[in-house]
Amino acid sequence: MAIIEVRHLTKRFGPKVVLRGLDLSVAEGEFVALLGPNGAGKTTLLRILASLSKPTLGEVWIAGYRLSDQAAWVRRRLGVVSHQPLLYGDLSAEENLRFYARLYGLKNAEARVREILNLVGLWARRRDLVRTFSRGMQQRLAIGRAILHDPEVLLLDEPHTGLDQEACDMLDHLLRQVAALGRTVVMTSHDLARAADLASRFDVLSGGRIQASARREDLAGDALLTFYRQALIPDPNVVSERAQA
Ligand SMILES: Nc1ncnc2c1ncn2[C@@H]1O[C@H](COP(=O)(O)OP(=O)(O)OP(=O)(O)O)[C@@H](O)[C@H]1O
Repeated sequence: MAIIEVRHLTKRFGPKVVLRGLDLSVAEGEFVALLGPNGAGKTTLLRILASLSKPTLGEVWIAGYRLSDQAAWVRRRLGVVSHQPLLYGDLSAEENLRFYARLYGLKNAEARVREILNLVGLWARRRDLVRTFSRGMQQRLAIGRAILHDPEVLLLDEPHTGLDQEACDMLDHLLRQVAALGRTVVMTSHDLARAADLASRFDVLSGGRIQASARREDLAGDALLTFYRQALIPDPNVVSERAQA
């Protein structure tokens, strides 16, 4: 079985259907860029995978565990980076990681904290308070926090938002290192150029389903933009709202 398996996932918010019987299968070690227009449901899908939101219908398996009745097992296999970095500004980088290491009950906590600080390029700033960090440094530390317990899957919701060019480049370097460690990554993105540089696979979410999926090797040159545009379908919510008007 794939490391992430999603079958017939539906998510409604009141009358609004955001995900409509979505199927998704991600193999171990893939780096999936989840693309789609604003409001397509990318964050909703990621939140369901992260067990932060419950599906209306459908099932999700992660690393062989079923989310609906084995959520605690699923959480141990996941790292999640959302819009909130989940860091304490009044603690140093090192103290933040130690705190999470205790929360995860890691045995080799000190060695792991050291390893992560080096990986995310913050060893020299380890004793500085997180509130003095730039947004890019905070984002790298947030990723360090998310992978501290060595999860098999890393979920990232628009990790480049609000970062300048240099911070984006440093983030990409870190994400490539994480991927090179064999981790499976699912990242939502609006930035096709960045996604094209990083991901091994591109999935387009539109109309509540994955409309198209392509591997990096199948898209030559600037073919990603054409692939993306062709995969979009009109938002069924907007269509039905117009029909009612
Ligand atoms: N808790 C909620 N209650 C009601 N509606 C919601 C809720 N969460 C999301 N939605 C709606 O679901 C739809 C999908 O939202 P979502 O944030 O998943 O889209 P997205 O693809 O991540 O968009 P963006 O690219 O703008 O971040 C939107 O119309 C949004 O308003």
